[in-house]
Amino acid sequence: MITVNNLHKSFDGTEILKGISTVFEQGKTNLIIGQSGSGKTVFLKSLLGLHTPEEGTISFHDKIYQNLSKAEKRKLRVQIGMVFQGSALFDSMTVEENVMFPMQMFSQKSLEEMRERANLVIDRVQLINANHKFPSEISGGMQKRVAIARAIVMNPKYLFCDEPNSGLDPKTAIVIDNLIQEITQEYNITTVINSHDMNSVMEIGQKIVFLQHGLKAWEGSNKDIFKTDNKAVTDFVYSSNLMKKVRKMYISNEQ
Ligand SMILES: Nc1ncnc2c1ncn2[C@@H]1O[C@H](COP(=O)(O)OP(=O)(O)OP(=O)(O)O)[C@@H](O)[C@H]1O
Repeated sequence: MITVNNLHKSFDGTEILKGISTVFEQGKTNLIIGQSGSGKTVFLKSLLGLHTPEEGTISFHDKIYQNLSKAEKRKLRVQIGMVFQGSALFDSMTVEENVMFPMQMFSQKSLEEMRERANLVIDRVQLINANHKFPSEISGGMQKRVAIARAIVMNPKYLFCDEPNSGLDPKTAIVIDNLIQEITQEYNITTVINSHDMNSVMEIGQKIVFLQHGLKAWEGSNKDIFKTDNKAVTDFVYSSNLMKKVRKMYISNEQ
């Protein structure tokens, strides 16, 4: 679980995050959504410790990040997996080498143990016959699977995903979403996903935090989002005619 309390972050005197409080629950896919410029990336980077907030706290299982020693922060860092936008694989490394990389950096395992663990997670994300291929030799969807395998290879407690669907076709995007949700539940991870994708919101948004102008304007689940009359949310999520129809159908089915 990650608890955020009254988070403020400014750049050059301009306040970007204006006092955000929320809880990201363990074993759930937590989504951060909002219009471009609403502060999603700054928020995610603050959770990752890449930005230092001026005010407020971020707690990982009740331990306030700002109060941790350097050694404790390093330990926590190893418990965090990250899936970057565009996968961010090492082009000169094979799939297996990419997945082994975090263990080479942060573990004392032997080469054999690392290879065994890498292959376990490669199998888990259903990457077939790809171990010795380079990122340029596999599809975008497979690259995402490699990125997910690399993010979970250290058995993280927390998983952060920045736009995990960007650049994928709608069908592959859903497969990747479902994979992230399955892994989150299976390993009881606290997963936080920065997303633009309305399909993801509807499919895997077990907890959704909607940001607007650096404030939390709404939070709830993918079921609640159909019913809310919060204008900021409905303007954003139901901006297209298709989404308006989906909402209407959902509400009429519920009645
Ligand atoms: N390092 C920085 N220095 C100064 N301003 C920044 C910095 N990072 C972000 N900002 C500003 O913070 C605001 C929010 O940016 P952020 O990238 O968090 O938006 P976002 O919601 O992730 O948008 P998008 O969906 O387009 O990625 C923007 O006005 C941006 O210019």
